[in-house]
Order: sequence, then C-alpha cells, then structure tokens
Amino acid sequence: MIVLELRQVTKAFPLRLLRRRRGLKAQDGKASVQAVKQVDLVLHRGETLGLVGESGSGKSTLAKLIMKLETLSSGQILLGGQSIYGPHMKDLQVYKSVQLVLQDSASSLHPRMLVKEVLAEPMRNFEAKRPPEIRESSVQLIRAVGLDESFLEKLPHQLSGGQKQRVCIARALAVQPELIIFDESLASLDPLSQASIVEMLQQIQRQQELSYLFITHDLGLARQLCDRVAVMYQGEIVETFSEWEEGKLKHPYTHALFATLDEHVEISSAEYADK
Ligand SMILES: Nc1ncnc2c1ncn2[C@@H]1O[C@H](COP(=O)(O)OP(=O)(O)OP(=O)(O)O)[C@@H](O)[C@H]1O
Repeated sequence: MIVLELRQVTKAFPLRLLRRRRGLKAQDGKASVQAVKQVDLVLHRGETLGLVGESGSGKSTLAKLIMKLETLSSGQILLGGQSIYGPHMKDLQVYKSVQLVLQDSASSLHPRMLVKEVLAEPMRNFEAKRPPEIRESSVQLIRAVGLDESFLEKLPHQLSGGQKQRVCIARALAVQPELIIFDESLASLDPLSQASIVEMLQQIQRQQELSYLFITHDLGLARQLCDRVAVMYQGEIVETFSEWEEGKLKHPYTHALFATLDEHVEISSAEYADK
C-alpha cells in the first residue's frame, strides 16, 4: 500500500528572497531558484526510504512540502491517495499523519515541561484523549523508545542528547502517525547512540508498520536503516537504489557518497543502549 506519493513536485523560491538573505545583488536576471525539481517519489507502508544528498540539494525543502510547511510551485503530493491540497484533506489530518523529527528537535522541548507533559500535549490536541488514557499511552510510548517510566517525571535538562531525541521520537509517535520524516535527526549523536536508536526505530516500525523518510548526509546510517535510498542532487532525484552495489549505480555524486562508506564503522549497540 502506498502511503506517500510525490508527482512532479517542484518548488521555486523567488530569488529576491535569497538575495536578501545572502546580501547579494541581482546578476543573471533569474527570477527564482528551483530548490526541488520535478520529483517523483513513492513510499510504501512499513518502508524506510532514505533521502541523501549534499547540502542545499533540496532535501529539507522536500520534507517541508510534504508537511505543508511550504507551498508547492507545481506537482502533487498524495497522502493515502488523497492530495494534501484537495478538498478531502484537512490540514489537521496532514499534521497528524506526518510527523517530523529534526536534528535539533530537542531544542523544541520546553525547558520547564516534564517529559509526561511533552507527550500529553499532542495526545490532547490531536487525539482528544482523557487523562487516564494519556497516562497509559505515555507509559507505553516512553517504553517503546527504550526509556523507563521514571523518565516521564524528568525535565529536558536532566536528559542526555540521545535521550532527548528518544523523547522527541516518542512525541512524534504519540499521535499515531503513518509517516515520520527524520531530517538529520541522529546527526548530532555519537555512533553508539545512533546505532541504538536505529535498532529502536526498526523495532517500532516492525510493530506498527510505520513508514519512514530518513533524510541524511550519512550513507552509512542510511545503509543500516533504509530499504531504498533516493539520491538528490541540485533539486532532482538523480537515482534510487536498494542494492548496495556501487557498480550498478550511475551518478557521480552517488559514487562520491559511496567513497565515504569506507570510512564508516558499523557498530552494534545491543550492549550499549544510551539510557
Ligand atoms: N525559505 C527559503 N527561501 C529561499 N530559498 C530557500 C529557502 N529555503 C531553502 N532555500 C534554498 O533552496 C535550496 C535547497 O535548500 P534545502 O534546505 O532544501 O537543502 P538541503 O538539501 O536540506 O540542505 P542541508 O543538507 O544543508 O540542510 C538551497 O539553495 C536554499 O538556499
């Protein structure tokens, strides 16, 4: 079953804005820059699709388009077969079905909110759950992300970086989404914490048949987690692969990415959960 489908998705930003941001003057007379160009992509239920590409290739813009945080210039984005801009799709449905976990998600944790309050908020807003259900679900969520119940009573400053990211993942899971987009979510963690969270995400995915879109610069991480990988270069998806055989791949940027794999050390975290 297809959860997400992108058809010829394009996003152009007016160059005026970019120039202002970068303090540049008009040079070539172009009116806009195409951050995302005619992207076709399909994500199935229970699948993890990696999205890799160099800085500025359009990955985050694509994530924001799917989340309806940016408007499309052209093309279509379908969630469960319905256009996210169509009459049958309410914004609230998009915000519930698709959750985003960012690299600095932890900075969005209110410093004075206990973990149990962080988890309760989306359940109240999106699910209209009552306090006893919220309590029960919070316990399940915190356990699902590999932490024990005592963490519900903690404040963000009492948590490690990896534990904060786990809480952010629990918060994303709280509304029972169909798709979670991870935008460099593990990038600031050490390799052991990364490996331990990758294992946890795989376990949750198996239990809940969730779909993941995993945006990363790190092809080694993508290899651990993703069923398929789409390579983005200058706004376009230049190739998609599921077999890790460099010989079968064609784009020079993909080959450059594969060269970074040699430096990557695979780590199994079974004994080192970052609790
Ligand atoms: N709000 C905006 N206004 C104007 N241009 C933008 C805006 N957001 C992104 N861009 C431009 O769109 C292009 C793609 O940016 P984007 O952030 O999607 O890349 P990315 O692949 O996610 O990069 P990174 O890996 O560094 O986060 C860049 O050229 C960027 O400058």
